[in-house]
Amino acid sequence: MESFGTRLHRAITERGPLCVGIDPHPGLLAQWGLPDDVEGLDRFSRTVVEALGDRVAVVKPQSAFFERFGSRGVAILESTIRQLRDAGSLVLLDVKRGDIGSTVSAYAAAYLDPSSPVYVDAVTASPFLGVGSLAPMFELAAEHGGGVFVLALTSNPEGAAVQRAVTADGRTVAQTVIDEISQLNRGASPLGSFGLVVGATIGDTGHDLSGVGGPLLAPGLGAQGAGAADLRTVFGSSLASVLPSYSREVLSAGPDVAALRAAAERVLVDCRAVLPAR
Ligand SMILES: O=c1ccn([C@@H]2O[C@H](COP(=O)(O)O)[C@@H](O)[C@H]2O)c(=O)[nH]1
Repeated sequence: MESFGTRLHRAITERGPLCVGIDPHPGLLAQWGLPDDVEGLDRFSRTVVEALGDRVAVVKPQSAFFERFGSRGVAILESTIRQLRDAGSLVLLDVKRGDIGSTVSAYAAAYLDPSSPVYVDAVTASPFLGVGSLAPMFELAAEHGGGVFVLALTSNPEGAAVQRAVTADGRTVAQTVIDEISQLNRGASPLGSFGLVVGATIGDTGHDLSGVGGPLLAPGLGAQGAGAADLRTVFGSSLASVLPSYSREVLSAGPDVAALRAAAERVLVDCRAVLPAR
């Protein structure tokens, strides 16, 4: 079975280095002329799939916006995941899970076991209970060709106080996460299956990302204020591993399908101008 890293590398080569989020904010639903209910959620998600599912490398549904409608919202998330898979994009579910290991096993079964209704290509995970507590996710991902993106240096200003705190051995908390994920990717080629989330908003923090060997998901572009040029400052010599991620910047061009495609194309051109050719 092909690893997630191999599949992601191919998707980026064929479609370009871009992840677009499906974040149906109430304000976006209103802007698109849709009701703030499950019907609006369904129409919003179907439109994004129609516009981008056959051309963007990775689509990242934000689970929170589906969960807020309860079981009917989760049913739409399931259907959106199926539609994205049929359209050919990789699905990264932004769900930021983390817990003690025995519970992480259940999260792993939910998202990374192909028999689950919410099975996806990759998930985001929180290392606050220790990177080691996420081992069941890493194991199931490796078994079934899935991926896990672990939060390291997030795009929000509040993250720094925790993530840049210095541990007993002198490394920051974030650097310990970076180093543990680097170990997991050792020997993987062309790309490891275990990624990190590093916000495009954070500037030059001095963290060493050079040995990660996996994808570096970069949210914070567009609506949160970072631009493609900021990727140079944040990622330096690790730019070749960056997967830029945009949600509102692209979604606010909808509901017109052609306009959504043009917005995705525009941000992809911006990113290609900064990232090395892949
Ligand atoms: O550090 C992080 C981690 C995750 N996110 C998520 O990405 C999108 C960003 O949406 P925009 O509309 O492009 O701002 C959203 O789903 C966040 O939950 C992040 O922003 N920063």
